[in-house]
Order: sequence, then C-alpha cells, then structure tokens
Amino acid sequence: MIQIRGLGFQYPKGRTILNDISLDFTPGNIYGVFGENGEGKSTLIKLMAGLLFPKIGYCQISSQDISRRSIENLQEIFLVPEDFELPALSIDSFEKINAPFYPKFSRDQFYQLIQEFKLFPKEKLSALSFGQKKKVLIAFGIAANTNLLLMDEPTNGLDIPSKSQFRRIMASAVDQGKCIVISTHQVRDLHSLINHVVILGQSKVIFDQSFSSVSEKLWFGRPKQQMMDEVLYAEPTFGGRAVLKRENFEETEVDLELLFNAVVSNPDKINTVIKSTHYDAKA
Ligand SMILES: Nc1ncnc2c1ncn2[C@@H]1O[C@H](COP(=O)(O)OP(=O)(O)OP(=O)(O)O)[C@@H](O)[C@H]1O
Repeated sequence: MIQIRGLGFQYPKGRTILNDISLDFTPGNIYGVFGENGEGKSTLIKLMAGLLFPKIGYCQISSQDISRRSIENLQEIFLVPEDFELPALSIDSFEKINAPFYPKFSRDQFYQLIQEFKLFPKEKLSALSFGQKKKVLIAFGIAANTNLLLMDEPTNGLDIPSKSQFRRIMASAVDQGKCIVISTHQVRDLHSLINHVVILGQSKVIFDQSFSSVSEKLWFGRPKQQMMDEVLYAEPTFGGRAVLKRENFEETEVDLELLFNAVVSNPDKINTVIKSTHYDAKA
C-alpha cells in the first residue's frame, strides 16, 4: 500500500539524510522503524506523511504520489508527530474541529480511549502535560481510522505504566485495513507490539524483515557451551545474551534491543543469515 522506491533526501545545504531508500508497507501490520539518533527516522516519517518531498525517487500511497497531497490521500494518513503545538481548546472542541477531516473517524472510539488514558473531554489541552497531550493525539490518531497511521517517537513523554498501556491499545487498534508505522530509538518500548522491523543506518535501510523471518532464522538468549559456534553477536554486559543462527534450536522470543545492536554492529552478517535458506544457513 505504501511503496517507497529509490528515495533520496537532504535538507537545504545539508548532507544526504536518506539515500536510495526502497520499502513496502502493507496493511494489517505494525512496523517499527529504528535507528540511532539523527539517522533520519523522523525525516522518513515526514516524507511518508507528505510533509517533506523527496529529492529523488518517490513515496506512493495506493499508487499515488504522497507529495501531491491530494485530499483523497491526506484523509487516509494521520501523523502523531514527535513535537507539536496544540491549540488552547478543550479535548472535545479539538475533536469536533478536526474529526471532519477524517471520514472514518469514530467518536465512540476516541472518547473511550480518552477515558482509558484517564483524561476528561472538557479538559483544556493547554493545561495538560506533554505526555497527556501526546495521549490525546494517540487517541485521535487511532480513532481517525486512517489506512496509514504514522507515529514518531510516540512513547516519548509517557510514564512507565502508560508505555505498556500504549502497547496494549496499539495492539488492539491494528486491523487488516490499517498500516501502522512507528519510529523510535527506544527499541524496548515496542516490545511485543510490532511484526516488522526496519532499521536505518548511514542513510540507508540496513534491515527490513518481518518478525516471523527473524524468529525463524535467529535465536536469542544465553547460549550453552555447545551452541557457541552459532553465535552471531554477543553482549557481555547483558549477562552473555547473544544472537545465534537458530538452525535446529527451539524458537525464542525476539529480543528487539539485541537484534538492533546486532544489526547495527554487522548488518551484512545478520542479513545473510536471515536471507539464507535453512540449508545455506548451515553452510
Ligand atoms: N529542518 C531541518 N533542517 C536541517 N537539518 C535537519 C532538519 N531536521 C533534521 N535535520 C537533520 O537531519 C538528520 C536526521 O534527522 P531526523 O530528525 O530525521 O533523525 P532521527 O533519526 O529522527 O533522530 P532522533 O532519533 O534523534 O529523533 C539529523 O542530522 C538532523 O540534524
């Protein structure tokens, strides 16, 4: 549904931020876009929202260039940005003014989420903390029921209980018609939520794999002595936790943080194992 091909971007007079990016985002999935600080995650999200325009290549939604900013496309995209200003309105006035832009907006769903986030419709946005304002936008974004929901660092500003509440709410928000893309450098916050991992590094896509491929080909945990030959990446500081070629080992839960560190330290090594057939991986 979202097709990015050969996309390149740089800010005026700046260095190349994104170079030759090609990605597909399909409905029914929650994608995590990861990368170290300054790798271009927010820039990619803004390009996907039609707020920035590629210098080269394209970003299409339903085969139409997002940079054309057609009404038809914009009403199917909602972005929860990293930083934002909200008007000095009550939550319910904000909803009344903005909901009409989104044909599939559900008021019931919005007010249910507002209640779940322990907020009140008559509260003034200007009187809320940053984390509470973010919750209003997250609730609005989910209730907008757009085909594409983009979230840039959505857990920034959320306290620890709210982060798990966020994961639970997002997991229930995904349906077959929706594509959710969440960018963050806080890899742990998306634990057990996403089902596809994209990692940016040095202006490129260095990893683009479904969770099922990751858990089919990689093993995460503390290896026993006889498993050491299969270690691809290890972190002594994590009590010896490591990423191994899975081969005949039992399936383990994907450790996102370990995966991220393994990919950043040696993308080719991890990609080769994931892309190999079972037979190749053994070779
Ligand atoms: N408006 C701008 N003008 C010029 N350079 C910019 C602008 N916005 C971002 N940049 C630069 O582009 C690069 C990528 O920024 P971006 O915000 O996309 O990274 P990020 O991966 O989201 O980072 P973080 O994890 O810190 O939020 C950074 O080097 C940043 O300094």
